[in-house]
Amino acid sequence: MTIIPKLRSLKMFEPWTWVASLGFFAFLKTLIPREYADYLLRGFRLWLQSFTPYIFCDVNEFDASTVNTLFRDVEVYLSSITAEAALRLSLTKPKNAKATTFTMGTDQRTADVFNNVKVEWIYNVIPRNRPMYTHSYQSYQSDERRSFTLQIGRKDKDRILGKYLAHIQARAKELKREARDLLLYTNGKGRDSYYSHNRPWESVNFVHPASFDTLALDGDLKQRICDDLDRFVANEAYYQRVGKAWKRGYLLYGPPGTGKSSMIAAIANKMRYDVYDLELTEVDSNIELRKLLLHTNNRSVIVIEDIDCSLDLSGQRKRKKKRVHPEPAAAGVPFKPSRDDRKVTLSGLLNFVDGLWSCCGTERIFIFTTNYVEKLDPALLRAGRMDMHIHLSYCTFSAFVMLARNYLQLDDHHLFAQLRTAFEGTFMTPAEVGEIMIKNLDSPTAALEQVLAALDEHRVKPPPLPRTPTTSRRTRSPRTLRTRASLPMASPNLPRLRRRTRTRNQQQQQK
Ligand SMILES: Nc1ncnc2c1ncn2[C@@H]1O[C@H](COP(=O)(O)OP(=O)(O)OP(=O)(O)O)[C@@H](O)[C@H]1O
Ligand SMILES: [Mg+2]
Repeated sequence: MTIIPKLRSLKMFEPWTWVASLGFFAFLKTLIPREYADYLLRGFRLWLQSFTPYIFCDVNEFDASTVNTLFRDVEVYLSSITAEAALRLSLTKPKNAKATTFTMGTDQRTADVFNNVKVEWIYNVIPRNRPMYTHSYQSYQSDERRSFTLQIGRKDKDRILGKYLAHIQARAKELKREARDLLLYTNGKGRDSYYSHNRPWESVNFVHPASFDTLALDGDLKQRICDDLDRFVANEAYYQRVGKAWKRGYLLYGPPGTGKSSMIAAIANKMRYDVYDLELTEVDSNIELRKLLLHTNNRSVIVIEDIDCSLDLSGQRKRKKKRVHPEPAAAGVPFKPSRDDRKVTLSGLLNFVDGLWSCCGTERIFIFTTNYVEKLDPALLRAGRMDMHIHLSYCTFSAFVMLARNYLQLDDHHLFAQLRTAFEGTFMTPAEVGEIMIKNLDSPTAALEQVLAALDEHRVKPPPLPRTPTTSRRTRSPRTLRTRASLPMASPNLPRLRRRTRTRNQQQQQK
C-alpha cells in the first residue's frame, strides 16, 4: 500500500483557483522549456499538499505482478457496506453463489465510520496500455488497473489507520467464510477414473440442513462444543505461541442414530469448513493416506466415520510382522508388497492425525466416529490425541423437548409430564423419536402418544450390532454423511477397471 497525497484533495479550493493555476502553468509552458515547467508544477503541487487536511492511501489490485490480498479484503468489506452508501454499484452474482455481490462503480465514493472517525473510499479503474500475466497466480490480469483509495484525515491517520485495516481484514475473512459454498470431498475407487487426473479427492456441493439449533443434545453439551469451536477459531495466535498445530480433534461415539453424522454436518455448517469424508477401506497404504492428507485444504473437517469398521485397530501397531523380502537378484523379479503390507495401519492413522505431516495445513478439525469406543486401541484414545471425546447417547427428556420443538413446533403439551418419567431408563435414539414425529406431523398428540408407546418397548438395552472389522461402512450403516446419488457420474471405464482390479487381486491371492 502506498500513501500518496493527491491533488484531488484540493476540493477546499474554489474552482476558479484551478482554472487560474492551470491557465497559469499552460501559459508558463509556452514561455519556458517543458522540463522547467514540470519542475515548477511539481514544486507547486508539493506546496499545495501542505494545506490538505487528508492523506490518501492507495490499495492497488496488483503489487508488481502478485495479487495484493488487501485489495481483495477491501473489495469484500466494501461490498458489505456500499449497498446503502454508494450512488452507483456494480452487481454480480457468481455461479452457484447464494447472494448478489455489490461493488462500487468506477470513480464512486463511499463513506465509512470507524471509531467515530469518518473515512472515504474511492474506487479507481484506469485502462492499462497492454495486458499482462501474473507469475504467482498464473492468471491473466485484466487490461485495466483497479485500486481503492482511502481518504483519511491527517490527524486520524496514526490513531486509527492500523486498527481500521485490521478491522477490514478480520471482517473480510468472516464475510468470505459466510459466503463460501461448502464442498464435500470423498476419496474412493473413483480416483481410478481417467477423469480424476491424479486428484485423490472428488467433490460435490455440500448442502446439509443440520445445525446446532436443530441438534437435540442433553444438558450443556451443545454449548460446550460450540464454545470449544469458537475458542479454536479465534485463537490462531495462541496456537502459534504455544507451538501447537492449529487443529482440533473430536471423537464422537455412541449408538447408531444418536446424531454423530448430523453433528459433523452441524460443525461444518457452523465453521463454514469443507468436509473430507475419508473412506479408509479404500486407501491402500499409509503413503496413500499421507498423500490424501497433503491434498486437503485448510479450513476443513476431515472425517473418518465408523473408524472401528474401517481399520483393524486391535493393536496392529504392536503386532508388526517381520517381513521377509526375497532377494531381488535371486528371485529375478522385483519385490512387490503383499496385500497385507499395502494396508493402512494404526500407526499410519496416528501419524495422519498428529504426526509431522498433519501440520501441513492449518485450521483443520479431525473427527472420528464409532459405535464401539471400548474396542478402539488405547493409542487412539490417549490424552491429547483427540482433544474432545463426545458421547452421544440415547434420547433423554430434555433432548426430546428440543426434537418436539423442531419437528412439531411444540413448546409444551399436557403429555410432557408423563413423557418426562417415561424417558427414565429407556434406550430410544433421537433418530427413532424423530421418525415417529415425522410420520405424525399433522397430529402432535398422536406423535407423543406413539413416542410413549415406543418408550415402553425400549426399556431393555438393544444388543450390540455384530461387528465386522475392516468392512466398509457403506455396506454396514445405512446412514452416512454422503448421499451416493449426489456423487458425480463415475467414469464409463469404471466397471472395466473394477473387473481388472478384482482379477488382479484374485491372481495375487492364488499366488
Ligand atoms: N441428537 C439428534 N438431534 C437431532 N436429530 C437427530 C439426532 N440424532 C439423530 N438425529 C436424526 O436421526 C437421523 C440419523 O442421525 P445420524 O445419521 O446423525 O446418526 P449417527 O449417530 O451418525 O448414526 P450411525 O452411527 O448409524 O452412523 C438424522 O436424520 C437426524 O436428523
Ligand atoms: Mg453416522
